[in-house]
Amino acid sequence: MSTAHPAPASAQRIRLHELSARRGGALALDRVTCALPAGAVTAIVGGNGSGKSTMLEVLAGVLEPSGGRVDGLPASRALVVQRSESDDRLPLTGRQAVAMGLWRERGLLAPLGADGRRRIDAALAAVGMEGLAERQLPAMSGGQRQRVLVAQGLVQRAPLLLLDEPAAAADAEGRDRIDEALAAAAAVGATVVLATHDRESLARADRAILLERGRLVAEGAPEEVAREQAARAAASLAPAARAVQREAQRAGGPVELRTTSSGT
Ligand SMILES: Nc1ncnc2c1ncn2[C@@H]1O[C@H](COP(=O)(O)OP(=O)(O)OP(=O)(O)O)[C@@H](O)[C@H]1O
Repeated sequence: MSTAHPAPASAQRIRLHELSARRGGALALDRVTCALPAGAVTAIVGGNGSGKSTMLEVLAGVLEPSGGRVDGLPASRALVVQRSESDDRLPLTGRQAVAMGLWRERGLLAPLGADGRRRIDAALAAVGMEGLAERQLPAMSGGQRQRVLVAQGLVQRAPLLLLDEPAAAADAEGRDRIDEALAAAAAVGATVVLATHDRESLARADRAILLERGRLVAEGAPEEVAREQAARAAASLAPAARAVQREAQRAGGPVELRTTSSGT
């Protein structure tokens, strides 16, 4: 995107300074400091309960931070929640669900107009759901509903797009479509931040941050962050592996770990 007076790079970053947040009385995000560049996809990775959703919710403004601050947050932000957090039984078509993404911008009762319809069509097509636009959500598979949720986020064209495990229920093709759509949103200037457990999605991101028990423990290129995550996982498993080994020695022989197949 070219402008006559491009903003300095520093102004195009959202910056978190010592950001903390509590959940159920406990610290779920612990003094996180990092930058989220515009025009890029940033992946947040980390184990279950490491604080990924908490960070997204603070950035979306649905959870109050308990400390620190965020600079450069745009007023308009789109949050795509985990599918488990959304109501799958709503009697809405895919198109109607995506149209809900325009409510905040246009109001509940305003007619969509040709531009609104074009945006909805484009968002549905971006996630490969144009063929199921008129199907009701309860009649869709989990992965299809997931894609509709992502389309609802995309249609908003918000400068900050936050997604919580957007490909969790999607098949490989769905995940690829979602990743491509997120890259396209970043290519036109959005700051895209997604929490993910998916290694492919991590590899395709422009950069990544790794959370552990609410703290930022690595930040950088996706492959570096993936290596750090693997190293930390191996280190945390090592004591358990040594305990198994010790147990085997006490029992007087090697322990053979077997996997069982169904029906045997
Ligand atoms: N509603 C809640 N009430 C109390 N504690 C919560 C609540 N939601 C999350 N937590 C706790 O906050 C911490 C961070 O949770 P969060 O959902 O941010 O993790 P996450 O990294 O997104 O995990 P996952 O990969 O499982 O989605 C965890 O210790 C979790 O148990």
